[in-house]
Amino acid sequence: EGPTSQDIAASATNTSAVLTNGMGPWGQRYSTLTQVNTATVKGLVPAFASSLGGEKQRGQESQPIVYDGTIYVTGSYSRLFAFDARTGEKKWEYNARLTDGIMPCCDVVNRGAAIHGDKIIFATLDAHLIALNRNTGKVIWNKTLADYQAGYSATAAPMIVKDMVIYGNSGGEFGIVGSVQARDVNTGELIWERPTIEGHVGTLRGQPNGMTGKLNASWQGDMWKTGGGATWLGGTYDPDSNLIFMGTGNPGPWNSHLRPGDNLYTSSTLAIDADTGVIKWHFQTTPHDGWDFDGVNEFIPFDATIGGKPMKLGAKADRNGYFFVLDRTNGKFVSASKFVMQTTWANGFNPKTGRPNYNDDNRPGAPVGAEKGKVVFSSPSFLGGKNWMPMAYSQQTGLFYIPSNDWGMDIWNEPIAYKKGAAYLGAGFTIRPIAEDHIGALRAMDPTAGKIVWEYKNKAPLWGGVLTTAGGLVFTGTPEGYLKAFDAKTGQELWKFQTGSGVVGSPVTWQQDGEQYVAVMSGWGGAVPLWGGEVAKTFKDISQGGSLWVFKLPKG
Ligand SMILES: O=C(O)c1cc(C(=O)O)c2c(n1)C(=O)C(=O)c1cc(C(=O)O)[nH]c1-2
Ligand SMILES: [Ca+2]
Repeated sequence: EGPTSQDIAASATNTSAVLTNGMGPWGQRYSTLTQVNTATVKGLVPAFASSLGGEKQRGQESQPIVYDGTIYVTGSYSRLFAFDARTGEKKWEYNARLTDGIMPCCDVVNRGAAIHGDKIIFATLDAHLIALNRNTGKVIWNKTLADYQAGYSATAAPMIVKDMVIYGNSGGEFGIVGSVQARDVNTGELIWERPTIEGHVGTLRGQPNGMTGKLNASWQGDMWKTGGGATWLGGTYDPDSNLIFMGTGNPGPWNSHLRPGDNLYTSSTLAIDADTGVIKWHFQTTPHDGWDFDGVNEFIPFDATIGGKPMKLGAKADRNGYFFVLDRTNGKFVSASKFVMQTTWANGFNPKTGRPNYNDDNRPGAPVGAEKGKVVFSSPSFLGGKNWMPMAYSQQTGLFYIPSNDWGMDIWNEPIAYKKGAAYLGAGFTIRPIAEDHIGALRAMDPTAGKIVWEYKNKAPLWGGVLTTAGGLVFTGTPEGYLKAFDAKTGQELWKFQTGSGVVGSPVTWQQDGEQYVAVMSGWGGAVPLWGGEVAKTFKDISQGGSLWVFKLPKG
């Protein structure tokens, strides 16, 4: 009983449910529903709001899952809630009751759950993966993903592929080793594990380790042993090619002078065979990352014609400020287009090699003895041209809608040595604005031309996901508390609603009893208030919160 792996693989066109993070395995966040459209959206009103309650109100980055009359959302501090999708009444709540020792880098967030059969599955900040009965909230299985005392944690939504739960890890700021695990959805037992740092072998299914050549050729000495590359955002999946696309995070430590080389496979996109865990191709967006450009960002498959040729493509708006288009069948570079005001660290990408044209002066300098190295001003800031918040792709307009930010940072390097469970940066930073009127900018990107078609500027940094619909709309939230709707073609703001706290969740839409619903989590938090420096000071008055808001058009 409940959705099967086949239902989930086909869920992008299922308008009566939201079965995956990203609204379909490709993660396009596109709905074919049209009842709420450019003409009717001004009438959108709340159907209900449901509170997550308690004192644990921090960043609410969850994307709702909707199935058979129930909305499932995760909350800050590793909680999961089931609400009635018609009334908003709480059906049950699960609280993972974390120990004090957890070490998330960037607020106590969670980005959502995965549904399969009778189960609803989510990961916790102490690096556990837990399957609950979706009707009762009772634990079916509970597995340890990794050792939280070594700095591992978990914030991403799991993904279901062929009766497996695919899950990454968090902890790139603590010298952990990134990896992707595939577990049996019914038992939680490990099927394969693919580490993301060259030199680590993992547990692949019926295969040698999948590495070629010298195991850790892109690292020197023992640095690969604590190399980072966390897969902290989870992935997308292409059922046709059976490839899982995973972004990998920053290398450890941030101080790049301690780890000469490209540091594979950090700050990359990996295509992993879902049956075996073998890496089929990789594309590194920031080789030898020295700015925490942490290229974990989602890779979204789409099909388009380029130069007269129909192509199977994928796109990624990277924290480093470039929007990448790759051939998703083989990882070949197609284009990289700047989507932010400034990229001081590189002047574009070489079309032949797909490597950045580095501006060497913009790499923070090596420490001299115990002294910090040369301070540089780099843009984007380490929080990125775009951070974790997912973009959306409209099959109607052919545009990607990118929640981006324009900001820079002073950054410098310091000496550092690895110590289990301690921050492993060897860098310091202060984030600064670079524009008078905005930090956030929702940008519509034409992926074939590499051009921005429209932009909407927002005073505070944008930190929530995007939804687009065949009603010609784009939805996203703001830290100022609004859920907003824009015309997908022009960027004109058509509707907004104040939710009472900052919106850093990802909106979804579905149809129920003949009516189109839109839902989003409200609750300010995430990395910006913690690490935003000067920028965060200007938004210190935003109230905390923890509510699910659900909207529809009035009846009749
Ligand atoms: O390297 C990592 O393992 C890792 C994990 C996470 C996370 O799990 O949330 C973030 C980051 N890095 C990070 O660099 C970052 O800017 C960030 C922002 C957020 C957030 O939820 O607002 N998480 C994370
Ligand atoms: Ca990171």
